[in-house]
Amino acid sequence: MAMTRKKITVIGAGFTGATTALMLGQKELGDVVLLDIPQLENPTKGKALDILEASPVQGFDSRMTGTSSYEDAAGSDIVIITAGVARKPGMSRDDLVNINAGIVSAVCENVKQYAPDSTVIILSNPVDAMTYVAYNALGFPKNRVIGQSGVLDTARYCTFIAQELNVSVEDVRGFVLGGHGDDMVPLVRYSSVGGIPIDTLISPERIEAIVQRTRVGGGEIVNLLGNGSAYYAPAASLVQMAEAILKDKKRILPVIALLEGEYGYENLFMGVPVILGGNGIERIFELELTPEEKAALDQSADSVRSVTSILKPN
Ligand SMILES: NC(=O)c1ccc[n+]([C@@H]2O[C@H](COP(=O)([O-])OP(=O)(O)OC[C@H]3O[C@@H](n4cnc5c(N)ncnc54)[C@H](O)[C@@H]3O)[C@@H](O)[C@H]2O)c1
Ligand SMILES: O=C(O)C[C@H](O)C(=O)O
Repeated sequence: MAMTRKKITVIGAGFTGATTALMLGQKELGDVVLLDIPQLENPTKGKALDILEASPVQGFDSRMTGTSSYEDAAGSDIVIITAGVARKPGMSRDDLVNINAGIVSAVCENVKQYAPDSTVIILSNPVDAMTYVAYNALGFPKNRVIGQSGVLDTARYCTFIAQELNVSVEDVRGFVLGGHGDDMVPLVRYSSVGGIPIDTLISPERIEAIVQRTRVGGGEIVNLLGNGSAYYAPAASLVQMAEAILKDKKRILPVIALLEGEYGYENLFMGVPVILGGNGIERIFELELTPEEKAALDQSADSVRSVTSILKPN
């Protein structure tokens, strides 16, 4: 029986978009359409062709198309939105809210028209608010509109834990909940290495330092790069989410989901652990939180609400 080839469109062919296209190809998750604005059509075609020409060397058979035409996105199984402006040193992600809201809603009008059955993953910042913008513009069911933050934030957290204990990153488990801002909530109580809770291995002071470094992990990279933000780990995070959906893996990952009562929040897009599979967000897990953890999550939710409220009609 012939297998149907999967199709993934990546909108925004900048640092994160192009890196995501390469990684999607390397994992042979499907054929990739890389799309940017008409003024950048040639560079976008050039990036796609360059990635395609890596495929004989690395031995992957994904097709790569560079374009500025949404017709090429027709029939996509997954659409990944990286279109927008990245912050520079001295800026917060929230400073991008107005400019990126316009870009994300315009992009989503096209996605709605050309890829109405797709599952959409949003990366553009401030990503909790941009997922809300996308949900409104797309009109898709909530299980098919998913924001990326928690996979990346958790990856940073797990990196720092592995470095602290000098153990394999493969044995570290953790969770970061909440908004993708400096008050995100790494859940120490749910973090372990090889099944051993980290608070039995690392001092409270060192744990606090790891938590704090995680919270400002995006800013650490922005300051080092000087002119843009992280893209390797963000791209890897997008690819893990796309793989979970395309292969119906039912991974348990923290992603930005629409909360309708979960954790006591109504009508709020924010990072929570979910089952990610063929139907997108298949279930939201409500973890039991201590009063301190819930207070920290409330503070993060307040930050998300305040940036999102800038966008809400009065
Ligand atoms: N959620 C996260 O964890 C996370 C991680 C990394 C980056 N980001 C965000 O992702 C976004 C992209 O980051 P980047 O480093 O790739 O930036 P970049 O500047 O390298 O690329 C952005 C691309 O979007 C394109 N674009 C702009 N408007 C468009 C439109 N209307 N249609 C199609 N394409 C359009 C630009 O031409 C550019 O090529 C930023 O907002 C950044 O803050 C979020
Ligand atoms: O920090 C940024 O502006 C980009 C991204 O959200 C990140 O966390 O790396």
